[in-house]
Amino acid sequence: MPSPKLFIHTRDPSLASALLSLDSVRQFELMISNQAECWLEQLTHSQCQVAIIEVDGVEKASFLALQNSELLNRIEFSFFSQGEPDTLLDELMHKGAGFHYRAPFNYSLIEASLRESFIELSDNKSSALSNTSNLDQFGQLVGSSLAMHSLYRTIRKVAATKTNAFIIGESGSGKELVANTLHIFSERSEAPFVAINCGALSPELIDSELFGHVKGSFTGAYKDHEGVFEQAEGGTLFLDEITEMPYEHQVKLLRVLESGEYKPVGGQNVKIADVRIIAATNRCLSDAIKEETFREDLYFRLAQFPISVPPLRDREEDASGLAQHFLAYRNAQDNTHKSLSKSTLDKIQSYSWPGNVRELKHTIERACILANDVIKPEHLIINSLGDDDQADDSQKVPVGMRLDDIEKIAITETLKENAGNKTDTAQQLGISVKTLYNKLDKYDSSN
Ligand SMILES: Nc1ncnc2c1ncn2[C@@H]1O[C@H](COP(=O)(O)OP(=O)(O)OP(=O)(O)O)[C@@H](O)[C@H]1O
Repeated sequence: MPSPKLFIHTRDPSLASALLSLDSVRQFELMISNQAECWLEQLTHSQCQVAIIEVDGVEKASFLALQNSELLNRIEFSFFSQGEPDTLLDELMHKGAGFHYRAPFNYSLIEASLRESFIELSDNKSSALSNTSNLDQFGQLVGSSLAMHSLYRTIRKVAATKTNAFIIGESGSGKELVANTLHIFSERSEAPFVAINCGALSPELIDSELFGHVKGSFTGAYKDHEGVFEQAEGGTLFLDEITEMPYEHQVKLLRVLESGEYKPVGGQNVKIADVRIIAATNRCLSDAIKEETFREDLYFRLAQFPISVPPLRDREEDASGLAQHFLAYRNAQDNTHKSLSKSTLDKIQSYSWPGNVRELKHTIERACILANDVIKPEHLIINSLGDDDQADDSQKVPVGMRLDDIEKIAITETLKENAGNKTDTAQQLGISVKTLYNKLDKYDSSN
């Protein structure tokens, strides 16, 4: 990122050398002019954001020209004078041109003020990458860290086999994308990839959802229904949140995995399943097995190849890279040019992201709603960043924010508070688990 630029126009050598000895001045990329007549022209063609002008000796005409110039909007001026009244200069000051220092000059104040400008300009500087993503990609996964590259290699190896796979990782870390990528790289890629959330299945309909039903087999079965095993025929069936499947149904699933056979509800004919199963959970498996919410025999049948998805905090620079990635896509979609300030990127990189990539993605989407141009740290609505703790309610929910954006914030924040537990989240929010899944699916598929 190029350094902010400072234009200096002085004729007094002692003022020039005093200014050039300031640390804050030397931080800038400097452009020095000592030609009385054409300094304004030079400034106009420079890319400087800050200008120091010694007033004495400056032509009145150039101050007049400056009055109506767009330079007043884009440059912060510091005028240095001997203190003689100057109406043209006063007018410039009334227009908000910047600072007017009168002799004798207090250089430590000038130093502090220029340092502040430098920091602000460095921070506000639009990232050159606002419309591009520089992360590597594998299938549906994005990330350049060593941890992600090791995951890519594992996926490639497992994809080439016929084994079932079990994906373990925190909520929002990308388990469904891993499953989908496994499918894309497998020989089944031409056949369907079907994903279901076991936690969202109602216990009464679970058999029908998995194995299908025939017309008239129960009240409400008005027509034949294909279960997910049939829908995924020849392809891949992704059973997300497998540990949330009711215990008694897990044994039925185990039987299908062992024999490859299943029968639709109310049907007579046995069907043979030709699907690869990929299961996933964000729960601690040994706890789930110990608490008898998940069958150990089912685990061994599914986990022919366990795959761990690293949490975002273990992916080096991927957090800030993904932030740029999501922003670039958002910019392309909305035809905008928003960017992330350096301090925002630093905050993103130093935060631990307990809700992982999903949390980061939603945080960037919300920041895009809140920021007009440069996304600053205060646009990141993340409680743990500290800043937000001090924010009052009106700052958290800006006036005019769309209701569905507010709903999205409520859902993602509550999910985070509950460490990804969807049952507790739905209960707290007063909605059904199924509604929660539907809403999360909608958010995940946007952008
Ligand atoms: N590496 C990644 N690159 C790009 N997007 C990602 C990545 N990982 C996750 N995402 C995005 O984050 C969101 C959550 O991903 P996903 O649903 O795969 O997570 P999950 O681990 O399956 O979540 P859950 O445990 O809640 O089921 C999605 O919008 C997904 O597109």
